[in-house]
Amino acid sequence: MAGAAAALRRSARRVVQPEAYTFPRALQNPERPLSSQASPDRAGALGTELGLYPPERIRNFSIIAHVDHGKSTLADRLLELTGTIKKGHGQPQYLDKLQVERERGITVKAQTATMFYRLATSQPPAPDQSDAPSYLLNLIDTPGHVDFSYEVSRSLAACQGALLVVDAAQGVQAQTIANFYLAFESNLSIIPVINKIDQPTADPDNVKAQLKRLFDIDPSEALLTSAKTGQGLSKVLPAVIERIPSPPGNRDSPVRMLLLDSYFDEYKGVICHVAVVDGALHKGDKIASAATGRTYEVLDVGIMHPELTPTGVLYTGQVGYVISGMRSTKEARIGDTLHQAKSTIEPLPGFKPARHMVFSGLYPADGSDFDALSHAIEKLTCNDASVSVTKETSTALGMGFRCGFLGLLHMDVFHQRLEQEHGAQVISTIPTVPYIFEYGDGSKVQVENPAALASTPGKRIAACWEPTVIATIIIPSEYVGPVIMLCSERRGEQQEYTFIDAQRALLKYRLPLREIIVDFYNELKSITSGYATFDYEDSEYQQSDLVKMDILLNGQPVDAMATIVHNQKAQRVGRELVEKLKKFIERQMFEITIQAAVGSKVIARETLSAMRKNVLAKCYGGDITRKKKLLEKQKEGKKRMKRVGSVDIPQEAFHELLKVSNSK
Ligand SMILES: Nc1nc2c(ncn2[C@@H]2O[C@H](COP(=O)(O)OP(=O)(O)OP(=O)(O)O)[C@@H](O)[C@H]2O)c(=O)[nH]1
Repeated sequence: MAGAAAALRRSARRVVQPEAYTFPRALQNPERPLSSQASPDRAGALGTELGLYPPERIRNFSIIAHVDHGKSTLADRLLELTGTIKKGHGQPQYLDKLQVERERGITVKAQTATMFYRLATSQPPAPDQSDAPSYLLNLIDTPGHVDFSYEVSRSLAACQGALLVVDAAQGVQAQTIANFYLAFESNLSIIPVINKIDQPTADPDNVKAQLKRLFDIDPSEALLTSAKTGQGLSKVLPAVIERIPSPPGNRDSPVRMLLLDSYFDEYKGVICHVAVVDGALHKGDKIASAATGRTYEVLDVGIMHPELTPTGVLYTGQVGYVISGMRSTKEARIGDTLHQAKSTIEPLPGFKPARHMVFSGLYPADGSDFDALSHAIEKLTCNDASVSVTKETSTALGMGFRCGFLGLLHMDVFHQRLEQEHGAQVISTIPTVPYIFEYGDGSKVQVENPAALASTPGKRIAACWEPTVIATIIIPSEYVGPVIMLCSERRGEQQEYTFIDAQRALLKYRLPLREIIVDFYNELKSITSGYATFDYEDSEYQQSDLVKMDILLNGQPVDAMATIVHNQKAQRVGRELVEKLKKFIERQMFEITIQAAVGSKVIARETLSAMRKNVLAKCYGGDITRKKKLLEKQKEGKKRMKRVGSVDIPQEAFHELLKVSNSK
C-alpha cells in the first residue's frame, strides 16, 4: 500500500471525519492477487470484510472521454495506486483484455474493477493510516468510440458519478460532448479531469474555458493530471469520495440487482456482472429473473479485483459478478432485474435495447465451413450480446447469416474477432442500414437485406424512409469549407455552426445514416489532415428517393451484391461498382459482362474479355513436384472463389465492394 499511502500523504485535503474503521485484513496484501488466494475460507473472510462497507463507504464511478484521451491509462494508474494491480504489471491498459483492444488500442468492452482505498484522515496525514476510513470503489472503464456508446450508457446506469477526461492539448472533442450529455442526462456527478498535462502543447486554461463555455463547468472543479507521469493523480480518488454520492439502496430489503453485462466462460459458464441495488446476495441463494421468471441458484458470487475474486456475498451498492447456472447469455438479458426468488419486487428501469444500425451478410469463405462459422458466431455472440443474428441463404454465397451491428467499427471488430479468436474465414456483403419501404397496397416492411426487397410488378414500391443521425463534428476553423462540402455531398442538412474557441468550430448536421456508415469518417479525417473529430446520435427516419441496385454477371443478378442507393447517386455508384469488379474478377475462358441495373434499366456496364489462365505457363521442363505445387496452389485459390453461375468471384471482390458502396 506504499504507493497509496504516499499518495495520501501528498493529499492536502481532509475530506471525511476520522472514524474507527478497519481496513479489510483479507485485502491488506495487494502484492498477492486475491484470485490466486481464493479458497472457501478466504472467500468467507472476504465476504465478512465486504459486509463492513455500507453504501456510505462505496462509490461507483465511470471514466468517460473522447477516444485516446487517456481513460484506460488513467484506470491503470488508479488500479496501481490502490494496490489492485502491481505497478508495472507489464501489460498496459489492464482493463483492455481483448486481443482487438490491444491491437487497435481501443476499448471495446466496458470492464469493472473493485478497488479498496484508504482516505487520509488527519492533516497532515499521519504515517500510520490504520485508523483511516477505507472505501470500496468500483471503477468502470468504458469504450470511447461512437459505436460503443451503448456500452457507455449501460455502464453509467451502475454509477453515481463519472470522471470526464479531456486531453489538455486536444481539448473538448466530439465524443467528449456526447459522453458528457450521456452522463448529465443520467444525473451523474461529473468530475472534469484535464489529462496529459505533461505534453508540451498542453493548454489546461483553454480546456477549462471550453468546459465552462460548453457545459457550464466551474473551472475550479477541474483536476489536472498526467496519467503518464503520475502528476496530480493523488487528487483523483479523494475527489471521487468527496464529490460523488454513495449508491442508494436498502440493505434490509430482499435482494434486487441490475444485470449490467454477461459473458460466457468455457469453464465457469455464464458470468453476469451485477450492481446490487437492495439487500444482500449470498452463495446458495435462489434468485429469479424479472424478464423471464426463471429461477437459479447462486453458485458463486464475488467481486472483480480486478480478476474474479469469490467473496460468497455482495451487499447493497456493491458491483460484482454472479454465476448461477445459466446455460446461455441469452438467458442473461442485459438490463434485466435479478431478485430474490418468490419475492415481489419492482423491476429496475433497465436500458433501452441496443439498436442495430448496420446490417451485413456473413458467409463462410468456403461453403463447406458453414457449421464452423455457425459455431464461431454462436460463441462470439455469447460475449457480445449486442449483435443480432438470423440465418439467411444467398444463391451466390450459399448459407450464411444476416447480422445487425451497432455501427461499422462494431462490425469490423466482430469480423476481426471471428478470424482471430475462432479462425473463421468470412465473406461479408455490402453493409446496409434498416430502410422502411411501403408497397402500393399500403403494407410496410423493414428491409435489412437489399436482396430481399421485392421488385416484382405486383409489389410496386410507393414510398421509402431511411434512418438519419445528428452528427457533431469539431474541426480547426480552416477546414470548415471542405467539411461543409463533404456533408452536402452526403445529403447532409446543417443544424448548427458555432465556434468553441478562437480556433475551432463545431458543426452539427442531420445526415442519412447510409451516407456515413462506409468511409465518411476516413474521408473526413483525410480532408482535415486528421484533425476532425466526429460523433453521432440516432435521429428519426426521413422519406427518401431510394432504389435497389442489382449487379449482374453475364445477365444473372448476384443477390449478395445488391444494394440500396439514393436515386441521384445510382449512376455514380453503379459505375464505380462495375469498374471495381472488373479489376478483381480474373479473366476466365469466356467473356464476362458486368452490369449494374436499377429495375430493368442497365446503368453501367463493363466487359471482361476471355482468357485462359495457365498456371504452368512459366514452368519449363519437367519438374513434376513443382508442377504439383502450382496446381495445389491453384486449387487452394479456387477455394477462395465463389462460383456465381459460371463466373468465379474472388473473396477480395466482395471486400472491395464495401469500399465503394457508399461513394460520394
Ligand atoms: N503524454 C501523455 N500520454 C498519455 C497520458 N495518458 C495516456 N497517454 C497516452 O495516450 C494514448 C491513449 O491512451 P488510452 O489510455 O489508451 O486512451 P483511451 O481514452 O482509453 O482510449 P480508448 O480506450 O480507445 O477509448 C496512449 O498512447 C497513452 O500512453 C498522459 O497523461 N500523458
